[in-house]
Amino acid sequence: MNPVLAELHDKARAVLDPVHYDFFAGGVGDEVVLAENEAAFGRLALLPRVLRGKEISTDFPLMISPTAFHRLAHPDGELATARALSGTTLVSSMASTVPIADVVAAATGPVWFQLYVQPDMDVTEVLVRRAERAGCAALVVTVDSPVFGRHRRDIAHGFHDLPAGLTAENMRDLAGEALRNIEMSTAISWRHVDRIREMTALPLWVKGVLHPKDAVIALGHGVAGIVVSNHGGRQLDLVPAALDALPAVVDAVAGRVPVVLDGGVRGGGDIALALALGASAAGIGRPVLWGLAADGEQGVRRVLDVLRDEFLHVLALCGGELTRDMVVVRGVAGC
Ligand SMILES: Cc1cc2nc3c(=O)[nH]c(=O)nc-3n(C[C@H](O)[C@H](O)[C@H](O)COP(=O)(O)O)c2cc1C
Ligand SMILES: O=C(O)C(=O)c1ccccc1
Repeated sequence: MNPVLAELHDKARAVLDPVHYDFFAGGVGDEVVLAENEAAFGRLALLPRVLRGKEISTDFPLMISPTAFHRLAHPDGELATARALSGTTLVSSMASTVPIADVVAAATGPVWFQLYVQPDMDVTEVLVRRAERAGCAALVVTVDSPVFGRHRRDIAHGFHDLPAGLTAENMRDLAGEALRNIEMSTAISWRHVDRIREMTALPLWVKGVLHPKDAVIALGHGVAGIVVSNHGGRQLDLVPAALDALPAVVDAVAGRVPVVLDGGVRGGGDIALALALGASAAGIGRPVLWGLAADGEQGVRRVLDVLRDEFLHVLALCGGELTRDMVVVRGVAGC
């Protein structure tokens, strides 16, 4: 792990209420997948190309994955995150503790809106309109959550509600109710994705695809992109590391839409490995929460700066290109 990220994580752990720290840090079940997401990067190595003699692009292929409840990490919450972007895309969670319009107004980079399809499609439509009106540039429908994950740390602490004074602000005044709970439902299907696509011109991504067949189905429903993700090890504790699921999805998609990878990205080298395996960009969840808890807007900015700097350095060392033939399994001779 990048040492600055490790330092910010340590500081976050020290300053956060242990209940809130565990909400952010924890995974589902035995937390096998939580650990695997990070470990998967350590099993791979890169074979750099040499003497390529070209300018290195300065594009930074990183986005901030949606995470709930930033005001549990810092009083400024999502406003601090949004102010720190300086060009990086923020996928703002439907479960933000600041209304999406205020997130976009504070943002120094593009903001996309993540949502869980609500079984009452009138509620879903109001959320889509809020995202449009706020100025979000895309919608990201999270598809890996037909039910809530069972997070043992939260259960042990009895943590299931936001403390007094904090609210999932986007859930206010929806279809006749002052405040709604976010619902998850096993009844959600591709038909709901179609409905959303019909109701808005915003590009529609799906997040939480692991099976290559689902990636192909998603293409048939007109998605603009796919996030390969296991929700940071917070949904099904039987799935592979997100990185290990990436190549098959990339092959199935065959360049038709961008594929983003999140889960376990903890350094610039991890971003490089994801790109070499065919991702267009990587996403980070927890590192942003650690930066936010440790030092608010400044902490998030440090996370983004250190990852940008490290990624561009790795890219230069690799000759400015990252392709799958450059990835080998560590500890195995290629013969
Ligand atoms: C505390 C926490 C809250 C999250 N909330 C959401 C959410 O509201 N919507 C969503 O699609 N994913 C959510 N995720 C999953 C992240 O978008 C992302 O997939 C994951 O954090 C990536 O793994 P990483 O934390 O190892 O970088 C959450 C993750 C965490 C850790
Ligand atoms: O904790 C999560 O992973 C998550 O996705 C979520 C969703 C809704 C409310 C709070 C958290």
